[in-house]
Amino acid sequence: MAGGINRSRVEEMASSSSAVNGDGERRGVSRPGEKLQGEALLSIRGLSVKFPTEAGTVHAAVDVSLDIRREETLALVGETGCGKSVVAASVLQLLPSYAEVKGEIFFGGRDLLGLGEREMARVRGREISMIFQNPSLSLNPVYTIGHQVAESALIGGRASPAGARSMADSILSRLGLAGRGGMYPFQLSGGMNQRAMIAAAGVAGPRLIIADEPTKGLDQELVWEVCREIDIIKDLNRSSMLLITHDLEVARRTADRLAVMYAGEVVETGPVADVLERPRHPYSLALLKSLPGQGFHPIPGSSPSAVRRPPGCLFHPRCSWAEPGCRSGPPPLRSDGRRWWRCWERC
Ligand SMILES: Nc1ncnc2c1ncn2[C@@H]1O[C@H](COP(=O)(O)OP(=O)(O)OP(=O)(O)O)[C@@H](O)[C@H]1O
Ligand code: NI
Repeated sequence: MAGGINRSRVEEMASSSSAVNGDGERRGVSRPGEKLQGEALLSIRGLSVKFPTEAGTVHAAVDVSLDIRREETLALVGETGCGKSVVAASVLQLLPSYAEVKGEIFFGGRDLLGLGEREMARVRGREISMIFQNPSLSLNPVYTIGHQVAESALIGGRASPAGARSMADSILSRLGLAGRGGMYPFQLSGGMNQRAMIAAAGVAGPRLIIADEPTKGLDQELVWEVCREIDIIKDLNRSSMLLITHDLEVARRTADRLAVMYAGEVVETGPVADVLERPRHPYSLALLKSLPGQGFHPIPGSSPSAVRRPPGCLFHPRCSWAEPGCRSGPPPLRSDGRRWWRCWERC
């Protein structure tokens, strides 16, 4: 078994008997100009994902580099199709077999892209868990929620069946579902099922939680409820989180740092308040201005095709600061010490 799993507080609460493991993380290699404060739990370096299709090669992720430190939440934002889910699927090796993947994804010192399916199966659920958008797709209608959360604890591999049941009870009550473990999904409200799914993602003490659009399509009230619930399991386990969202307000309230993707590339990354208050990249600024609360100025034009990409800066056809030089080649990486962005001109 790979080392480095921290004993979770959920497990402590349920007084299971497993041993505390050591901690074998390596310091992430920082991007030029990017200062890493604290160690990275996850370091993605130069990730590129291509899909050969009949229409041509889809460039879904292009030279993506990101770090997530311990206990940190990184929000990944950007328009539909920009590559957010492909990055998440790369971390868990859930891409289809025909995907062409290059780069490195260091997690606790190991390059996940070098792991075989058996090793990866041990990472999924146990060290990295995933929260999806729709509980009805993640929960099985024929089992009680208590059973399903306990199953997730067993997949975690650090509990006996009795221990798993008590871990499930404890996390369900922490999420306001005390005494409901014996109920089936159809007996519970949508919000309660969402909580059961979040409990299942948190019960095995993951070091990293990946949440892909967990609040998409929910009423505003439920959005904040889900954010609070995710925070509860994150705090219980002292996990890090990769949060994929369209909702910049969810990112502002939940994340420590923000990465903005455009057409497969990360164009800006930095502390969430800095990026949202003083965006450096013209696309980050345009994205903010397109929000209803910020004047609702839609970004002119549309994202480039993932197959036929424009020369130079990918955003130049839609950028109000674009100059002829922006077509000349990929923009340089700029940094002010706290964050970095890719742009020819604007600072
Ligand atoms: N299996 C696949 N085969 C071919 N192309 C794919 C495949 N999966 C994703 N893509 C393409 O890769 C690009 C990135 O897709 P991805 O799902 O990561 O976007 P996203 O940012 O998560 O979008 P959304 O916000 O709509 O979920 C898109 O152009 C998409 O069409
Ligand atoms: Ni997606």
